[in-house]
Amino acid sequence: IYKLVSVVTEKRRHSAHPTVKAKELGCQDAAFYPNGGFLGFKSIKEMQAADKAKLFPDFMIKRQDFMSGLTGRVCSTFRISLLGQTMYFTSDPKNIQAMLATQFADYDLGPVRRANMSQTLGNGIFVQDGKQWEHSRALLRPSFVREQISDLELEERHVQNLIDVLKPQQDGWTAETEIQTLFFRLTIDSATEFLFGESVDSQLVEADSALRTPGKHAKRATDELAFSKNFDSAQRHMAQRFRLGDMYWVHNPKEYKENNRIIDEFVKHYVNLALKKSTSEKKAEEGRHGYVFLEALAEQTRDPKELAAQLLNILLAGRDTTASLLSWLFNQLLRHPAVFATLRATVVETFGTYDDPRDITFATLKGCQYLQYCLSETLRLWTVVPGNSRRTNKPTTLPRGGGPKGEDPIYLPAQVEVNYSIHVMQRRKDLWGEDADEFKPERFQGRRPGWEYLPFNGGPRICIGQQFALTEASYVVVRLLQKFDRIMPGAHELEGPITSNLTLTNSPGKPVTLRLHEAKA
Ligand code: HEM
Repeated sequence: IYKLVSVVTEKRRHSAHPTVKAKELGCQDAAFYPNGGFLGFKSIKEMQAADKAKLFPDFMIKRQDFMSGLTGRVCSTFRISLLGQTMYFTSDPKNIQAMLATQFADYDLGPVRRANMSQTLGNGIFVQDGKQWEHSRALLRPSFVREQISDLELEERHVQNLIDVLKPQQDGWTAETEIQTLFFRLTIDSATEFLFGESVDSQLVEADSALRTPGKHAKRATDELAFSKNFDSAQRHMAQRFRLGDMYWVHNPKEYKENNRIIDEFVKHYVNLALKKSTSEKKAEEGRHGYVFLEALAEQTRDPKELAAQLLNILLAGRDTTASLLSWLFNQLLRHPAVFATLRATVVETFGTYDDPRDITFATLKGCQYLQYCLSETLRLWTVVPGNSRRTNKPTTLPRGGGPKGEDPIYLPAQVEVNYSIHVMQRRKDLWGEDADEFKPERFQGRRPGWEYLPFNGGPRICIGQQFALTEASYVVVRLLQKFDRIMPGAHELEGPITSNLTLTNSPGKPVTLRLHEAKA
């Protein structure tokens, strides 16, 4: 009883006298971003302009630089006012660590993110908190143990389909190709096989149409095309809703509703298939393919709504992220020929040639240091999830960023949104050195990054698919670099600044146009 009374009294004191509590804790508020204009409309315009120019990640850096100029120090945590809502921005590793790990219990994804995203994603892991999230995490975890995620035979089939499209001409070079488009097809093909037990085989549509047959892949591929288009569009709308903070609901166009309807139909089809399948059918099919995520999930829950939501959440995580990482890597290799040459030499030395490959396994891919440095450096400079947020679920603190020197803790009441940017943090010169903006894979040699490097998030909600993604990306790079020994940018690839196609995840703004030269056998 004593404990209960003291908790209640403390809670009341806390909410009734935030300034008293803040003083007790030695808190001071963070610097205020002054360019928001009336009710923050100018901020919204700034963000929309940055989105339109495909330079949103750059905009976040410029805004922080502006605050640093204003305060005369690295100002990595500040306050913003948006449509009457006060929110915070941070790129301080200590604050991010607090939200994701040391003060995890005080921060949620929150009701606004949930309401915003669940229209598309249903009640899946990317919108859940508390007990619901614990349930989902436990449900999904068995699918990501090492045996499940290192099915390289599955990956090889889809890489073969990719390489079939990359036909060299007489001079040994492929035609100019948008490799990003191909990477997105590759990852949806492998993800759907892993998830549904049946690939949508989007890479085979061209083969079908070349044969002028009513291709057996045509129906599935048309469905996939519609799904992909609508899924991309829905993510763009969700990102636009995020920019409006708590007023996200103002943006709800017809197109977004239609996107959600089509996505829903696509996923429902696979859920119904999995639910219909009897155990005996599944047994008979064993051997046709290996582990199937959806079937394993259907053993645990028969609720079609839950299955659809979990599936869609994993599809979002599995398709766009790995394809974006591969696209950014090739975007950088085109701009750094010396890195390409070292990476190719390393690949051939470690794993042999394309026709005579040796010992490509989960462990050897992970142990290939230069390859891992290249992926790590890509995820540092062009991280796939550049911006994210958390929301306080009770009065709490951020450990740093308050007061004139930015060294005091900041007091936050319940239901305050804190945006954080890994993109900004991973390019900070005070954390990464003066060459922070340069692509230098060797910087990871002997470096054990801490909270200043967080492409996969940290703490209890660390990315569940990290090893899956890195294995898949590593395998694709190895096979491609065994096959091709030179790389050349497309005619307009290097023009202008590098832009970002940022929705929930971030891929290059231009589709990475290149030509590849086939290695002699
Ligand atoms: C380069 C590839 C990837 C990157 C950079 C990445 C990054 C991230 C990040 C930053 C989060 C935290 C999101 C948040 O808390 O708001 C996350 C969560 C998650 N990721 Fe990944 N991811 C990648 C690939 C994958 C793949 C391939 C899968 C599964 C097939 C996956 C499954 C998940 C899941 C289920 C969560 C939610 C974890 C939770 O909330 O407990 N990810 N990922």
